[in-house]
Order: sequence, then C-alpha cells, then structure tokens
Amino acid sequence: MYKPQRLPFGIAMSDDMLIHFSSNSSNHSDQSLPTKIAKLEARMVGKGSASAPAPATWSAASSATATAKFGAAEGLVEAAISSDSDDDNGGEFLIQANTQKRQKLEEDDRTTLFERIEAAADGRQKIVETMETKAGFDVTRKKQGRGRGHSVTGRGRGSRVNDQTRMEISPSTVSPSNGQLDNSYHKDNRPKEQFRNDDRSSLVEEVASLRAKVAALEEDLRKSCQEVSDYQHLCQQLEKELKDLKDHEQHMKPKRMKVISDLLISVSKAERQEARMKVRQDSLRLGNVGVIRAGTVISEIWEDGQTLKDLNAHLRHLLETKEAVERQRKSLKKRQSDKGDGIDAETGAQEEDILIQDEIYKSRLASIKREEEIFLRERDRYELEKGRLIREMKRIRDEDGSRFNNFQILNHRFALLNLLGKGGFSEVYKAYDLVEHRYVACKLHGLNAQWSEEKKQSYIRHAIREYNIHKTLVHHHIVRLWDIFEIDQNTFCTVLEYCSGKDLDAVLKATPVLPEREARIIIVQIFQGLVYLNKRTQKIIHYDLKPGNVLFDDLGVAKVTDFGLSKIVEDDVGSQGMELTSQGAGTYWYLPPECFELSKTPLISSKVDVWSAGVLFYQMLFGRRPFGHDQTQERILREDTIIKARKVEFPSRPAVSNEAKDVIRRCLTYNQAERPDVLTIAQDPYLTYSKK
Ligand SMILES: Nc1ncnc2c1ncn2[C@@H]1O[C@H](COP(=O)(O)OP(=O)(O)OP(=O)(O)O)[C@@H](O)[C@H]1O
Repeated sequence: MYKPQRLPFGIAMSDDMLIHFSSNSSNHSDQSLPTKIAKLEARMVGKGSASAPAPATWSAASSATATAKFGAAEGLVEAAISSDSDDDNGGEFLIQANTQKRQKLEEDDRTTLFERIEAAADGRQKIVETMETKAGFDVTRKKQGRGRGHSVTGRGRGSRVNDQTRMEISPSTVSPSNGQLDNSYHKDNRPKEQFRNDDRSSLVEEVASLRAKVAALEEDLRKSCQEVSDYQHLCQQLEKELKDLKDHEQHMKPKRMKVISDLLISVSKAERQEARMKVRQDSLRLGNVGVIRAGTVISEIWEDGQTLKDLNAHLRHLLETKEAVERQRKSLKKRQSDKGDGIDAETGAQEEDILIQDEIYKSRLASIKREEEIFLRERDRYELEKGRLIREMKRIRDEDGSRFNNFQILNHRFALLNLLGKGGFSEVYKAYDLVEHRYVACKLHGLNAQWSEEKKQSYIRHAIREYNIHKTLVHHHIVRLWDIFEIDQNTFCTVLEYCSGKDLDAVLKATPVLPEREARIIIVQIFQGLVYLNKRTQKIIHYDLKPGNVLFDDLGVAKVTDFGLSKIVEDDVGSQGMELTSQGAGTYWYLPPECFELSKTPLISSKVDVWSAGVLFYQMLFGRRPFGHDQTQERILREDTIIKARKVEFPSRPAVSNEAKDVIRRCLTYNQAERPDVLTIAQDPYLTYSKK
C-alpha cells in the first residue's frame, strides 16, 4: 500500500521517491541528514557531543536561528534528545532554557534562513505533489499527502507554541546539579561572542551545504519525473502498437489460414497423384485386381504383374529342369546297379564314365538349387512389395470412397489432408491443426446409419470412455489424444498426435524379422509406456497390444495407441486382478490364457499386457507369433490354441540371446499368478539398459 514517508523537512514523500533518492549514488550523504540535523539541534540546545560541548549561555539569537531552521524537524530533535541516554533530565532543562531564549528573539530576529528553508520545503512539497500526480496516485491519497504536509508545517508552528509553553518553566527551577551547561561554560574560557560567531559561521556553512543538497535532490527529482513521463509515454506507445498488432493478427488470421490450407491442399493433391501413379507403375510389375464373372456373380481376383509372372515362370522352369536332371540321375544309378562287369550294357560306357556323368548331374542340381534360392528370395521381396501395393490400393480406394476426401476444415481448425487408413468403424486422416500449427491424425468415427439407436448410443459411450481414459495420458511412448468433437449426428472425430512413421504391423510385413538390437529397443519403449500406465493413481490395462497399435514417429520413437479396449483398474481390486466383463474382444494371438477362461469370470491385471508384449517381442525376433501363427482368429478359439499354450518354443534360427529368450519366457508364463506384472518385468536388466 502506498505510504507517504516524511522527510526531515516535513515533506510528504512517496516510497518510490525514497527508493529513488536512496538509490541515487550522488545522495549517499543525505542518508545521514536526519542524524546530522539531530546532532545540530542537540548542539544548539547545548546537548552536543562530548567532542564539541556547547556553552551554557548559548545566545538566544543562535537558538532562535536553530529553532527557525529546525522548527519543522522538531520531531527529530525530540527524538535526538530522547534517544540521548546520557542525561534525560538535563536534556529537558536545556531545551527549556534555549526555548526561552529562542522566543525572545523570535519577534525581531526571525532569520531569512528559516524562510528560505521553508520556501525550499514548500518547493519540494510541490515537486513531490507533481510527482505523485504524474505517477498517477489517486486524488484522495494526494489530498492525504498534502494534508500531512500541512500538518507538518503546522507542527512546525505548533512546536514554536510548545516552545512558548516550555518557556513558562523557569531555568532557575533547574538544580545546579544538572549543570552540564555551567560546567561546560566554565571549562571553556573562550569569550561568548567568539563562540557565537564561530557557531553562526558553522551554521551558515551547514545551511549552504544543505542548500546544495536540496538543489541536487531537486535536480534528481526533476530527472526522475522526466523519466517517469518518458516511460509512461513509451508505455502508451507500446500499448498502442500491441493493439494494432492484435487487430492486424485478427484481421490476417483467416487469410493466413486460407493460405496455409491452400498450400497444404496442393501438396496433398500432388501426393495423391504421385501415390496413384506409383500404384499404376507397381501394378504392371506386381499385379492388379481383376474382375471375374461366374454367371451372375462378379468377384474380384488378384492377377500377378509381369515381373512376378516372369519370376514364377523362371522358378517353374528351374523346377522342371531339376526334375529332369533328377530323372536322368536316377536312371543312371539304375544302369549302374544293373551292370555286372563294370560295362554299361545299354551304352557300353565304362564305370568311370558313369561316375563322371553322375557328378555332372549333381553339379547341375546344385546350381539349380542356388538359382532357385536367388529367385525365391526375389519372389519373397516381390511378395512383400505386392502386399504393400495391395494395402496402398485399398487405402486409395477407401480414400476415393470417403466422404471426407475433399479437404474439409473440421471444427474451424483441422484441415483434412490424405487418408492414412481405415479401421473397423473409423477412417484416420492426416490433418493439419491450423491453430497449433502441427500435423495431427483425425480419427473419424462413423456410426452406421442402419444401426439401431441403442447400438449408436453404445458406440458413442464406448468412444467417450476411450477418450476420457486416453486424454489423461501424457507420455513419450503413448500417442497423445488432443481433442474430440462432433461432426454430425452420425460422426465424431478424435484428434491424435500424428505419427508419421509406419505402424509396427507395416514394419513387420515389410521386414518380418528384426535384428535383436532393434527389437529390444522397441519392446523397451513399449514397456516404458506400460510402466507409465501402471504408475498412475488410476492404473490402466491396455488389453489390445498388437503390432497395429504401436506407431512410430518420424524419429523412430515407438508409441502405444488405441485405448478402445483398455480397462481402468479400480482401487478396490484384489491382488489377482479385476473381473473381465467384456470377453471376446481383442486379438487372440496376443491375449493370455486367462482371457479365454469360460468356466468363470476371469480376473485380469496388467499381466495381460505383459503376455501381449512377450508375444510382440517373440514375433519381432522370429518373424512369427509363438502360438497359432498360421491360424485364423476363429480357429484359435475353436481349437483352444491359447488355452493349450503352456510352453513357448524357440526356433533355432535366427540366433537370439539367452537374455532375450528369458524375458520372453517370463512374459509368456502360463500361470497368471506366477507371471510378473508390468512393474516387475520392467526391472529385468535386459529391459533397463542398466550398466552392470
Ligand atoms: N496417430 C496416428 N498417426 C498416424 N497414423 C495413424 C494414427 N492412428 C492411426 N493411424 C493409422 O491409421 C490407420 C487406421 O487406424 P485405426 O486405428 O483406425 O485402424 P485399426 O487399428 O486397423 O482399426 P481398429 O481400430 O478398428 O482396430 C492405420 O494404418 C494406422 O497406422
């Protein structure tokens, strides 16, 4: 709160000013001003320091001068007296004695010094007031400040009245034992007049120096006022500039959005064109979807492209050659066993010739095998390319068939670009957030118009539940969920962090076996995401960990996504876990045996995710899933494949470290009670990269 401070001259002074003065290096001596004044006054009233004792018969004139000079500062004088601990009564007596003298001279010898100082004080008062006004203090405060200033002046006058009152007490009433004055007078033998003159001249010097200080202070004050006004002016100018900029920004925002979205659209259009062209080119090599008609039924079939046809023809030819050579070799062997004396009965060839012929066939077969291996590797590569081509064709077809393919801007900020892929009930578009200026993935959830109202509501409830879980998750290895909004009655959109890399499913389709080092760092990241899910107050079981739900950003950071099936672990669940209420969902290759329990409601915990992670790790290392790899979902269920998955077997190739196999064994522990939970397995040295 603003509190005006009081100067020794009785001038109200703001805190700011005090700070200014005290911080001004040229005014260091001013800090001792009140002390000096007090000392002076004390000296004038005969209460000087031991080093400069005042005479007892101190002249009335100099006393009056001092009164005039320090009338306004009497409070300080009093303070100086009262704080002088040597002799309180003596002090009182001296004041009274000098006040008497002072009053005598007051009528005829009021010095100009007093007037000047008062004038200076008034001048300063005005400056202070001006400064206060400039600094924008409220009127009331100003009035209060001024009021106090007056009262100080009043106090100055009042103190003169006080002096008169004090005068009534005669100095004769003071006992000689108080006689500091007498003593000091007797000790000092200088003539009175000389003493008075000395004192006066020292006072004049003091006044002159005080005047100089006042002038310096006034100059400082003037400069400060100028600075305040300059700053205020600058402030106003900046405020105006800011407002202009904001107005301009507001005005430009739609235009800028339009420019950005137009640019994005043209880039996306170019990408679409390029994607379609590439598909056409690849189709020539790898194949295309053809239509066949059987009666009235038209169905689609895949027709291989020329390169694949050539490859397959070559492989067929190699096979035929191999069979022919093997046939020849077989008959040669037969002839060899038929000959008795070492001469071929049929051709008359010697035994050595037969051996050479056999060696030729063997060598030919070996070279066919080598060639075959090369062609088979090539064909595998083409098959992978073919798979990619088929997925891309499907994506393009889905994009062409989507009602969101015309570069709409959703919710006034998300510019839809190209389709990333289509899930069961959703389309995921790459989009640009025109407010946050970043790419995002917009997942458009479409409710089937044919669905009953009840089914629609259930779907929406499910999506909102997923949103409510997912939106609270903030972790480097979990895809962020930014927003959710309705598009129309049957469609709503969730906005996700965009992961520009492939998902793990696409990675494994392109490269079914990953080097152990790469697989390890992927599984470590997945576990870090899982640890986060299990260290929150509200723990979460993902329940649908599979390659398609692990995405990569452009730096290769793996992120877990899709919390559609996730479960919140309630606080009151027992150590065995919570009840699994919605069985049947999830992808069976990745779910643990307890999820297939039909005789009673299964209890589940984070150990479900541990099992799934184990399957994922196995698949990355060996290029196949540990249980039911070649089976369909339906067959897994029918044949109880996972319920029978008691022990995991490892292929001999590729070679994988024992540590990796141990982690997989721990994750795929059949018995749920014995299987480690997320927080336990995550401490396995293989998953922590800790230095041994
Ligand atoms: N945040 C994202 N960033 C980049 N691509 C994404 C993102 N989310 C999903 N995708 C991609 O969009 C496609 C469709 O994703 P979606 O999750 O709908 O499919 P899904 O998991 O196959 O289907 P469902 O959710 O019905 O099981 C996938 O190819 C996926 O890689």
